[in-house]
Amino acid sequence: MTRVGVVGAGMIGRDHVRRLTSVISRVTVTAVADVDAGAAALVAASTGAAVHPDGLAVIAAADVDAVVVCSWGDTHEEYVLAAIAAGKPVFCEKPLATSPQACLRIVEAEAARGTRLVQVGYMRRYDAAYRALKKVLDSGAIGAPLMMHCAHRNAAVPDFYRPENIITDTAVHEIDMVRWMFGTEITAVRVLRPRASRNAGAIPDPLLLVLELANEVLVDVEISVNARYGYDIRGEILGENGTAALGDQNPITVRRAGHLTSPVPADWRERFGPAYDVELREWVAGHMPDAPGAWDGYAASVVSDAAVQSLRTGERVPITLAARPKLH
Ligand SMILES: NC(=O)c1ccc[n+]([C@@H]2O[C@H](COP(=O)([O-])OP(=O)(O)OC[C@H]3O[C@@H](n4cnc5c(N)ncnc54)[C@H](O)[C@@H]3O)[C@@H](O)[C@H]2O)c1
Ligand SMILES: O[C@H]1[C@H](O)[C@@H](O)[C@H](O)[C@@H](O)[C@H]1O
Repeated sequence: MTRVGVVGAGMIGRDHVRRLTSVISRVTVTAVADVDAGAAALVAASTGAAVHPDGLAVIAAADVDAVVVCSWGDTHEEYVLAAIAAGKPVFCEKPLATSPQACLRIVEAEAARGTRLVQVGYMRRYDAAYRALKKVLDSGAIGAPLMMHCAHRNAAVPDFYRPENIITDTAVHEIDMVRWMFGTEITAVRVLRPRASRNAGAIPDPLLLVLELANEVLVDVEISVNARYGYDIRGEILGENGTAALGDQNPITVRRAGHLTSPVPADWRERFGPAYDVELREWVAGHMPDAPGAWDGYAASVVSDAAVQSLRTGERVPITLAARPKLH
């Protein structure tokens, strides 16, 4: 039985607690902390977990074997470093931390400890459709990849969203996915601004990211965070001999009165629910070879930072990563 402590019991924290306790076997949630006492109390009531005064107390608790961090991004570094210092595996929701420097401190702390302890919540690596796409790509069936076209549309986003959040909270998923899909690093990024949507208020929405990869593949990513009609995730790879695209995720289509209709997911919980299940199941089972680790969290942060810079200047920004420690 793995005894898990949870730091941050908001929307995704509670969703992960539900899957740890009702979807995944041999896990118990024994400790929780949230700066919002009501949120922690909800988890305590549903699991019997002890409420601790803060995240550090959860990590230090004797009945906690592993830690799940789902608090706000700017608190992640402190908790992930504390978990590494305690030698406890830690699953940290994205982003790993809010600056490349902070992510690098985590990479270095883990390397100094000499064991892989960190997994970052980039759940697309666990999604059946993305995994199937990668399998086709790796099989060589469509030939050498040349380009990938992606779209990431949210129906709406929370009020706290500023222009940079479109990159650091939303596009960061494609940034990680692309590194994993092609098994190579992103070497430069440019962010273009099309005509702004009137649904978007003060933020520049949509955006178009152009990612250059070390293998010369080009990836374009449309990010729309006020698409209104639903949550829509797309991806298509153009290879020398064919194309492969994420399939339609719909369980049903209806033909009626001269029309063909199918539902669009409302949000990421509906679209990626099964992927989160696999992600946490594999985390509990032990670190998998291509699980997103601290290095991936760092690399995604460097690319996000460069994209935010490009969003401000309109310039193409080249990307340089630190030396990769042997452990990673
Ligand atoms: N992988 C995904 O698809 C995905 C989806 C949603 C959210 N997230 C990430 O998960 C994290 C949480 O997002 P959310 O949507 O659940 O936000 P949320 O605001 O609903 O929940 C965050 C919770 O953390 C608590 N908190 C903040 N600081 C804390 C601290 N220092 N100690 C303890 N608790 C603290 C807040 O009180 C809140 O209850 C973010 O990093 C977000 O980017 C990832
Ligand atoms: O925090 C959420 C989450 O990461 C979703 O997967 C993403 O689509 C949203 O844009 C973001 O706001």
